[in-house]
Amino acid sequence: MADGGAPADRRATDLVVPVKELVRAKTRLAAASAAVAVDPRSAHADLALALATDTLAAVLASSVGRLAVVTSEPRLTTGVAPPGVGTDPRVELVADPGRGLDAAIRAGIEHLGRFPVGVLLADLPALRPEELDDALAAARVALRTAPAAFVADHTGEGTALLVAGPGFAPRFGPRSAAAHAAAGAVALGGDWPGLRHDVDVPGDLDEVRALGVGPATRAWPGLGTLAAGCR
Ligand SMILES: Nc1nc2c(ncn2[C@@H]2O[C@H](COP(=O)(O)OP(=O)(O)OP(=O)(O)O)[C@@H](O)[C@H]2O)c(=O)[nH]1
Ligand SMILES: C=C(OP(=O)(O)O)C(=O)O
Repeated sequence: MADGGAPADRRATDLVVPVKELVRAKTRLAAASAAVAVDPRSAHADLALALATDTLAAVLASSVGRLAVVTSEPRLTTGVAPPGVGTDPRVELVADPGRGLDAAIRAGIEHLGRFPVGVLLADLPALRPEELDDALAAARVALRTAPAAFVADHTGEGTALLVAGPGFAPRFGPRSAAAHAAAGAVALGGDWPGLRHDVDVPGDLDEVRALGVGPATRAWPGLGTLAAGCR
């Protein structure tokens, strides 16, 4: 049963996933990368890629419709990684306009050109496909009476998933959960720990490790060794 007890709507929802250029992404995780690697810059890019890889793998294992990956990251656009992104027919790469997160998201939404559309951030390595399916179904129910629905992150401040109807402008960034709620989006209350646990600071690595991360993040050398203590 979807959130709120309403019957589940399992029609495929299209999704936008923005992925920032890896060397510039996830700067708040720099302490975790610096602590574990001979080459911290490369370790940092590997961590950002691992988080995105596991997020995208979970998305591709869900019943999502089309998937617009908005990025200018060469390790994604040249098809080197992650597995599936270069070959899955649902994936469409969209060039990042280079004007920040909301501009990247708008480019993805315009590219897909139909509503409702979901936006999922690419730092959810403990995401489970069934959580995403449940949340998307709950959002479809919520959109019968609201312009958008969202899943707040584990801190309550950010937004892990937004599902928007036509005309609803995404407002990602600091305190985006409150911004989305103030614009009329409904907060979904489902029990989706993997969906809600984004990785922003080193301590988040410990928390997602406890939940169970995907294989790319599990293979990252720093996980479980030096993540603790570098908050
Ligand atoms: N395509 C694209 N994705 C972005 C951009 N900014 C953030 N993202 C993605 O949005 C998600 C959440 O990013 P944040 O953690 O808020 O931002 P960040 O800049 O990567 O991290 P910090 O430097 O630690 O703030 C990640 O999956 C990023 O890859 C952007 O300008 N373009
Ligand atoms: C940009 C956001 O993510 P984060 O919490 O990763 O900064 C957001 O939640 O709007």
